[in-house]
Amino acid sequence: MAKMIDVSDLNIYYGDFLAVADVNVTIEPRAVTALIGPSGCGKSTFLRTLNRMHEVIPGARVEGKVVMDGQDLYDKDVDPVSVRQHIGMVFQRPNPFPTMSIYENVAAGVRLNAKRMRKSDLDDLVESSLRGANLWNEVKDRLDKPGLGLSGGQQQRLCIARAIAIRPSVLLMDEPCSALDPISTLAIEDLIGELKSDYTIVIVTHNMQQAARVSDKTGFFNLAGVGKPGHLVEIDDTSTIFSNPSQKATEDYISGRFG
Ligand SMILES: Nc1ncnc2c1ncn2[C@@H]1O[C@H](COP(=O)(O)OP(=O)(O)OP(=O)(O)O)[C@@H](O)[C@H]1O
Repeated sequence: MAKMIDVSDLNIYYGDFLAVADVNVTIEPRAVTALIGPSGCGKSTFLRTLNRMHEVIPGARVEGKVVMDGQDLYDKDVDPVSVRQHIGMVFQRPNPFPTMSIYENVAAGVRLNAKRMRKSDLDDLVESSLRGANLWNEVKDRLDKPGLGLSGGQQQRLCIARAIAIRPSVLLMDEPCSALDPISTLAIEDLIGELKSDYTIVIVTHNMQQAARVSDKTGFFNLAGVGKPGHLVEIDDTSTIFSNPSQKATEDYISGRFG
């Protein structure tokens, strides 16, 4: 299920503005890759190029390749909607569909993809997705209640359940804990640790302790100056990045000397 992603010579633009330049990286399957770096260096922008969410912004475009399973996701005959089915995303703020019940939130992705399913199969899928997101026990008696009635941490796990219900290969997470309290953050971090046996996970985080706790690989993005494009300085095993990075800029950042 989990897939490797190969990015080569990727330049990412907003109109004429080159926001991120020349990214070359291989994202390993069944592992958590954390992206860290100072504000504005393009972590979120890069993340959104991996499932073609970047181009929903008018004028936004990329040059280069993002290859999964031998297929360049930017080939002209590739449908971006199907890319997003294979590469799911969880955002900074939990965003359950406001008018839907807990059950309907999890089922929504399958319904949007117009897959017809027997009710009993859908029930099983909702249950397994909620179990996968470590939320089942907390919500199994109130599946018909609004998703918005859950706590922030539960809502974020509901969004993870919604994302995994469509059986993606890759999960992208853009600061998934930044709106959560420490207990909910720990719950999500534990969940990330469990999910990585089935998924390729890429997480943007501002929290370096979190990157150190949850990830196998860490990539450091930086910015040469205001108005300059962000770039990937280095990516390596998380333990190496935090103990013995090869670039001085990385060492300065992780030791808090800037950023
Ligand atoms: N919708 C947009 N239109 C134009 N420029 C944008 C847009 N979104 C981001 N940018 C620019 O792209 C660059 C990278 O921004 P991005 O949000 O990806 O950085 P980041 O590293 O994720 O920052 P942060 O850690 O603060 O979230 C910045 O210069 C930002 O101003």
